[in-house]
Amino acid sequence: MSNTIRSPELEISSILHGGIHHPLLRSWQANGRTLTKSMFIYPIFISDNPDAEEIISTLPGQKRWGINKLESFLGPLVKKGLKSVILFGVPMKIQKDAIGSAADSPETPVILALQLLSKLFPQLLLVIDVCLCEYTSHGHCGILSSLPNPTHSDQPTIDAQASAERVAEVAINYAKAGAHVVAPSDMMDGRIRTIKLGLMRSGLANRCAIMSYSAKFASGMYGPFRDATGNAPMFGNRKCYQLPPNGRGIARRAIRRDAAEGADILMVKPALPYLDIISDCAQIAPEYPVACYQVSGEYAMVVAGAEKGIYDLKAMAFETTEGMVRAGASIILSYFTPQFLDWLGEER
Ligand SMILES: NCc1[nH]cc(CCC(=O)O)c1CC(=O)O
Ligand SMILES: [Zn+2]
Ligand SMILES: [Zn+2]
Repeated sequence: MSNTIRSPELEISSILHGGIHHPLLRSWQANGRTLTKSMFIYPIFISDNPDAEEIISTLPGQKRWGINKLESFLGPLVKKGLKSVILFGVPMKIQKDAIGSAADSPETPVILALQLLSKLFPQLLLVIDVCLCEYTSHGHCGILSSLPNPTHSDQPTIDAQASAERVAEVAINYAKAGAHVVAPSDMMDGRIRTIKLGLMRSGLANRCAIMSYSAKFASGMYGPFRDATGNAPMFGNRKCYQLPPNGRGIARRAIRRDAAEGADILMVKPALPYLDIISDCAQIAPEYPVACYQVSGEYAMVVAGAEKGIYDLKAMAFETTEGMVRAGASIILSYFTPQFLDWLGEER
């Protein structure tokens, strides 16, 4: 018996180890779908207390920032390669009302932040979340109809047209204040088209993109965000306008619809439990950049497990995020962005 052929029973196609024995060989297995700093958008909470730097207990490591703190907070991150932020308003002092008037009042913190950040960091891509829930007295993402909900008396009925029009008005005011990208998370029917037409009529369509939260599910993973922003609904829930977690088909319809209505970028949210939807999105709309949002609860879950010693934080942050990229995302909204700016600058 010859020693040169040690495993004649193995087929040539059985051999995988040869392709992964060196770090560079392993990195090539990504087929170019590899994480880079420019994929990340960092979510930032903007307080209406200008000097705020407040810890958010359920969102470890993240804070509510006053606009006076933004330069010293973001400056070092921009130096490390931060390319984009998404802003969320956290109004503590303002008057909330039925239509969320404070969302785009001239002194609302996100408008001040957009104006300031455009001056401080002209290269930074400014994305802004567009929704009413932080500013409405009822805490819902749209405008409510006076009609009772036909199936659940404890649930709201949405006035779809009034909602889309109000959301578009807010989006256009954010674009005027310097947003490069408006990202409607309200999930009202028809809002992408209404926003796009509004941008066109205002002469803003060629300098403001729409990143649609196209497939946003009614998830249990928004809890820390709701603590951070105080946007929990006063009654009922968001199941009449956010997608049901079992709904792969309606998610595909939502993606197609938002593309047809004028979205420039399509988003799936949350990310980790919805990798199939990310993959669907990349296949349904291959002409569009696909974004996904690793939401507050996913982030808190990864951090909590690491704190319990279940796994290594960095390894798990990479593994979860690489899953999203593998599924088809090329843009990641992540609370891990500051760490990735360090990690992706290191030798791995
Ligand atoms: N329109 C509100 C909004 N915009 C972004 C998030 C979630 C982000 C996160 O959990 O990190 C939510 C939560 C919600 O629907 O209550
Ligand atoms: Zn909302
Ligand atoms: Zn309902």
